[in-house]
Amino acid sequence: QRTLQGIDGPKAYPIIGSAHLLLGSEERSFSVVCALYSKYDKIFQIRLGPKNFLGLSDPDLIQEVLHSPSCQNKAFFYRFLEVDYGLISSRYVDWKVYRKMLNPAFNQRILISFISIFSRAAERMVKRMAEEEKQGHVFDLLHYTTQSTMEMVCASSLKSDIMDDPKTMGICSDFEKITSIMGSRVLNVLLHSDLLFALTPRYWELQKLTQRLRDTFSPIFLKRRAELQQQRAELEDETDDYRKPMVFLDQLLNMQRNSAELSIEEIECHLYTILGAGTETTASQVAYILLLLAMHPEVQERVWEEIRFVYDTDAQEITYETLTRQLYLEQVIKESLRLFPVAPVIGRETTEPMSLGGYTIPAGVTLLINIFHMHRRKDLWGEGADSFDPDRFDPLIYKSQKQHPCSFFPFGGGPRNCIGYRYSMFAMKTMVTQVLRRYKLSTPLTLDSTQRLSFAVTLKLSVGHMIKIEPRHT
Ligand code: HEM
Repeated sequence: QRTLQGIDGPKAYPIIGSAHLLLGSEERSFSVVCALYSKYDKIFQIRLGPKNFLGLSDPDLIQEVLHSPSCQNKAFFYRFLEVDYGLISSRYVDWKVYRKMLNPAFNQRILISFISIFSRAAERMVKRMAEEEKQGHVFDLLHYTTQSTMEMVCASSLKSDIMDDPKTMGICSDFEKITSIMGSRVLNVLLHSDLLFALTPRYWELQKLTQRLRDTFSPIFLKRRAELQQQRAELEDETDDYRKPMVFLDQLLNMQRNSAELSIEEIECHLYTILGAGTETTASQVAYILLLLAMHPEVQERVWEEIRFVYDTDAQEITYETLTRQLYLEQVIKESLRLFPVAPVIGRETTEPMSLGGYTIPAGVTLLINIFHMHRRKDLWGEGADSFDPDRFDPLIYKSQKQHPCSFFPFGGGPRNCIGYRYSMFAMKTMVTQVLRRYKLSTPLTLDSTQRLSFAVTLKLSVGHMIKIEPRHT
């Protein structure tokens, strides 16, 4: 067995290691990181300040890491998200308890009950876009998809009629700023130190925003807890209507651990995690999907034909049954997730020494997995890896090619995969369907012009998701 010292990597200098490579814009840092994954076969080592990182670019090694009990703790930078007890960043021992408790909150029946919320929020988004249609100019979609997924996730997490409360919805947009500040710490080695970060204006901005969020949401939690307690005291049976959304807050308030209710702090942590993990990811992914459709009119036409086939009229309600019949749209979404996985880099930390690819890796090493890089590798996806071809995901073709599980894993893998995977698939299908029912999309951008990407927790497109819409006449 070889040791860590034997693993190749870029030259490291005293104190800074290779941190100089990541100086400059976030865009530049992301392209440097991706170039390292292309340069080194299977595994490489990089030291940034005092921290040692291992980059993995081999599908078998990644598969091993995602499933090994020796590395189920998250990398140190997840702590920047400041939700220590939420699923995303909690320690493996705590996570096991939380995930078991929360899995039922994402079961099929509950997700189906959310479809009416998704549909309503998407319809509101389409109406807001009408202004852009009138102007007839090119605009950035992300602004619209972000507000819409905020509405969806807030309505399915807190209370289903929250969209009618402009004050609460206003505060939801603070979330965008919060995640952007947290994300900016990841690639900036200097800001890894809590002490240095606390000296920056961003830290104070973050404190202000999180306090405002708490001040708005805490009364909702407390009020709802009192209501549920009262209902239980009155032994009032909830109507068992499967169409009634069962919001996450109610489920968390009803959960028991060792026969005790969860504390308000724990509930807050779980809800903020769901809000944080669910909004920006889904919003950016839908923006990428719609942009790709705008770039590829023939694919857009096929999605539109499928909509016409599945829905008898323009006004027909979107339901679980209609969404599951939109199979080509599902291929389009998967291909968009392949080219632009919005959670492009994930990290784990070894909790005990482990053997990996013929090396002995000590405890406490950060392992970096670059999903974006794996999704674009030519040896896994062929010479056309960078092109948009939803037919790759035609179930017959995909199955026959026997793709490695780690050649396509936009929702992560192993036990700590994305709990919101099916939630987001329903939400994304609903949003794309509502937009295409009403508008035809075009864009001045081409796939070549989308190479300038960066990473601040989610994958950012420097040129923006610029599209133009015109009404679709049926
Ligand atoms: C396109 C949309 C989405 C993508 C691409 C995505 C991607 C991911 C990925 C890659 C992970 C694994 C992170 C890691 O290994 O460190 C993850 C975890 C997670 N995601 Fe998502 N996600 C999406 C939407 C959502 C939604 C809508 C929700 C909630 C409503 C959600 C909640 C979570 C949570 C709670 C975790 C942590 C799971 C755990 O550790 O048990 N995600 N997501």
